[in-house]
Amino acid sequence: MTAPAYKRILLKLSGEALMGEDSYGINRATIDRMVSEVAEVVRLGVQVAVVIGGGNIFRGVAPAAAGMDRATADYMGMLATVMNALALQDAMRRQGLVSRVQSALNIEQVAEPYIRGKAMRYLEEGKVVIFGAGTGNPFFTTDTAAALRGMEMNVDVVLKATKVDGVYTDDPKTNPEAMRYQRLTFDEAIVKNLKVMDATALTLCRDQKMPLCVFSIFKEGALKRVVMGEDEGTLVQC
Ligand SMILES: Nc1ncnc2c1ncn2[C@@H]1O[C@H](COP(=O)(O)OP(=O)(O)O)[C@@H](O)[C@H]1O
Ligand SMILES: O=c1ccn([C@@H]2O[C@H](COP(=O)(O)OP(=O)(O)O)[C@@H](O)[C@H]2O)c(=O)[nH]1
Repeated sequence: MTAPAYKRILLKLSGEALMGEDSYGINRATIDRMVSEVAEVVRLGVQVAVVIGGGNIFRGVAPAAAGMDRATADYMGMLATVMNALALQDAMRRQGLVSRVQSALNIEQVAEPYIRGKAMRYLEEGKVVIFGAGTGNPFFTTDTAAALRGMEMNVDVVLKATKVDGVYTDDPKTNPEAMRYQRLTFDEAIVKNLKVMDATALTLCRDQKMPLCVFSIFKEGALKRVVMGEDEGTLVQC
């Protein structure tokens, strides 16, 4: 059997993807399916860190937050990601995966604080580390948290699991003619404003030469194929 292409990965799971077919919140079947995909790559011996979004519950820039102070709304969004982190940890527990949640905001009764060394240790022990509360700062996104934590954890690649199966020439939801890129450079993604990840996250990955793979969370077995280095999604590199 061939070895995985990556030893340590940072997986960004979109909060919105957790909704599945629902219009809000966490869909049990969807979260269970995502966890079984993660379990598959953990069984391959890959060390997995996860950054989870919060868009299924609250987003600082959503209409529900209209008129609110932006920073306050963003803190609410970060708390939403902590809820998702706990739900994800519980779903992992049900499937026999050992994980730890670390939060960028101090809520010590709920989750341990983010401590880099401890997180690294957990990864070495084969535990999945779930990072909640994004970067801990308003005006950022969980995509940026994924780039940041990915670099701190010295991962081999940041994987963005999202609703589309890669980066397209245009938004595939609104333009049916859009074509998927197999590979792309960060500069192309930024200059062409391809919007699959925010510019802060893309720039951070580019500056630190951290490869990024965008793939669909809804495609069965996609995570494993990405980890095995097969042609899946879009690989963005320098
Ligand atoms: N060039 C593009 N290629 C792929 N997706 C794009 C592009 N431009 C816009 N999108 C949209 O970006 C969305 C994924 O980004 P985002 O909303 O940040 O997802 P997430 O909630 O997973 O963080 C997709 O649903 C897609 O419709
Ligand atoms: O470092 C961060 C990460 C997230 N957020 C807030 O948390 C919300 C949920 O995160 P995100 O939109 O990235 O989740 P996803 O799109 O993955 O569901 C965002 O809208 C922001 O309001 C923030 O303020 N700082």
